[in-house]
Amino acid sequence: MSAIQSPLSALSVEENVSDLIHKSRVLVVGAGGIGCEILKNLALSGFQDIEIIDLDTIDVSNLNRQFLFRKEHVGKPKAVVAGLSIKSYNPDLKIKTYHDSITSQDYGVNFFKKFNLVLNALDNRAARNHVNRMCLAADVPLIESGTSGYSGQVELIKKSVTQCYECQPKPAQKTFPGCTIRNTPSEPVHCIVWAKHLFNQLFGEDDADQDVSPDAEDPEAKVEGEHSATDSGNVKRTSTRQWAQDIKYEPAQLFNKFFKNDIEYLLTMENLWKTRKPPGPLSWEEAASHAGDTNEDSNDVRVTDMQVWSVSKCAKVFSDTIGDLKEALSDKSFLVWDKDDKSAMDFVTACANIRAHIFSIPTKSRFAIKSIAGNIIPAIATANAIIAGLVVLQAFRVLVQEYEKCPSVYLRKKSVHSKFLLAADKQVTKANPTCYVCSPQPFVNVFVNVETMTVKEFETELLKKHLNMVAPDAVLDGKGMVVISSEEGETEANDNKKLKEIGIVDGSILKCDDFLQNYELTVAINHYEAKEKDDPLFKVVANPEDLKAKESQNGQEDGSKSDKKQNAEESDEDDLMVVDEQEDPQEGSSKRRKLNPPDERVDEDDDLCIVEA
Ligand SMILES: Nc1ncnc2c1ncn2[C@@H]1O[C@H](COP(=O)(O)OP(=O)(O)OP(=O)(O)O)[C@@H](O)[C@H]1O
Ligand SMILES: [Zn+2]
Repeated sequence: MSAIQSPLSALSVEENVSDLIHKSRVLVVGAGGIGCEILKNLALSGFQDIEIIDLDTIDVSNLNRQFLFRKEHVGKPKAVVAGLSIKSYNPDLKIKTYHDSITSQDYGVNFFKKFNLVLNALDNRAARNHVNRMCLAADVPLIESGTSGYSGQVELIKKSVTQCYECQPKPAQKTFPGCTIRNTPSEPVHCIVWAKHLFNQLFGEDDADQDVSPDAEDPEAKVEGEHSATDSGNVKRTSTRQWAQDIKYEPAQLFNKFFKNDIEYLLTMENLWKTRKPPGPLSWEEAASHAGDTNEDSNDVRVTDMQVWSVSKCAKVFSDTIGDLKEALSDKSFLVWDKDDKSAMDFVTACANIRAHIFSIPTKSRFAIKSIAGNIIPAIATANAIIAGLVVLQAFRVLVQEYEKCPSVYLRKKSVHSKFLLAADKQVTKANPTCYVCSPQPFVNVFVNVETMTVKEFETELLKKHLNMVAPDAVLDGKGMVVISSEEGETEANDNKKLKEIGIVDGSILKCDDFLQNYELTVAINHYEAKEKDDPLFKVVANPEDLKAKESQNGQEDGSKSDKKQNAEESDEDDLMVVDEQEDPQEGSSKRRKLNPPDERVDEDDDLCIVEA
């Protein structure tokens, strides 16, 4: 077979690669936006043995970009339909599909070992972390990819050659201080977060961190020399749900509590309003007959979605959706908020806008609120296609074990003359020697309050949610005592005990492991007491050097970066180069050059790798 010329001219598929393509078995994890593109590329470039796993079914909103699916497939499993669609390109394709989560215990290390290559096309960190660990354990190369709007990235992960997905800590999701949400919102997003919390208080799973009532503990509200108003404040703090049930979710009463009484209580916290505009309490009667209404009773969802609802429309929607949600709750113990559930989304739109009106914050359309509430960054089909193309080009190199030729590649939005810019690291990034996942002896320092944290919290919040273990076991070093077991019921008696009560104290060492992930981690316990109200429940520090860096950083003036960080940023940029380029239709030439620093890039078109959108 003659060489296949790749879209990016640097790479051509030679005879031996094409042979390997035919023989290799590939696993694609996720059949969404990027997954569909990857699957099409695999099928068309000659791969013959493909397995696909996806836990989801096809939603109508997927059809605009997940082109392996059609209208008649809505509701069917993505993996199955994607498999059937690519088989139509090539009936000789051997396809196996799984409508399941890759984190299920059914897909252990032996499952992963069957593959020559794993390609991730996921949309969440937890699943990515898990596949990362499984591929390290099975020593199978993994190509990780993702897009966010116009940006994207492709990264090879190969044990002992490159860094792993968890080598560098990822930034935490943006959160807002509780006092801002409960007492002093100043932006629409604060009202939207509050409205989602209100949904959960009334209909969702109980979560003490999502209280919506005024927070009398707010340090800003305290008058000097006065003790906190803990008892008198926090109106109906503990039993919002119970109270709502007692009054049979009567809309006017609920409305008056959240939008009138609680706001009146906030006004008594005078310190808060010395430099801010005070909120204006709103009663049910006032809202229902609020002036300034327009004719909004359109049934066309395109109209109601883009309109900014008036106060009286919000009050009506509040009342209607409470009825619907109450009914939905009748045969369940709680509801889960979902942006695509009409009543849940309408409820949040109405409540967020009423609160915004009360605090003189601009109100927003349902469409705008949905994208903020659902953390939606629009998916760009072209970005997915570019990234999926790069994934398969990297796959060719991986098959011939040219790992060193697979540095990470980035897609960025270029604003002036072209839509996209491709750049790559100069070389593959080596593993972080203190990574708590891929280093030879994974180790982590954990800072927890051993007097207040329970064993169950340690297991759920720290080992599972933060350190991403699926079914952890933990043994107290030195004593050999099993404190957490993945065997059901074996250590249940420990669940509600504080760490200290079972001998986990400052200086203790826990040997934790996850059998499924074939992952062992030594955890050093440090006793830590949160000082500020918004301090985290615990801290995890993989590299003891990070602690030193923080200490010296504390000595610096506010806002200054540590030298270490600045150097890192500079050298990051230095490491960037243009991957390759196609002919610019205007320039008609093809060059390969090092990329200039970001600020200089904008006007230098001939330095860019342009991909037509
Ligand atoms: N643990 C998992 N196991 C298997 N598949 C997963 C897992 N987690 C996520 N996925 C799948 O990864 C895919 C990611 O695709 P994508 O980012 O396009 O998301 P989407 O859900 O299709 O679209 P959107 O979120 O924009 O509505 C989804 O199809 C999702 O079902
Ligand atoms: Zn690592």
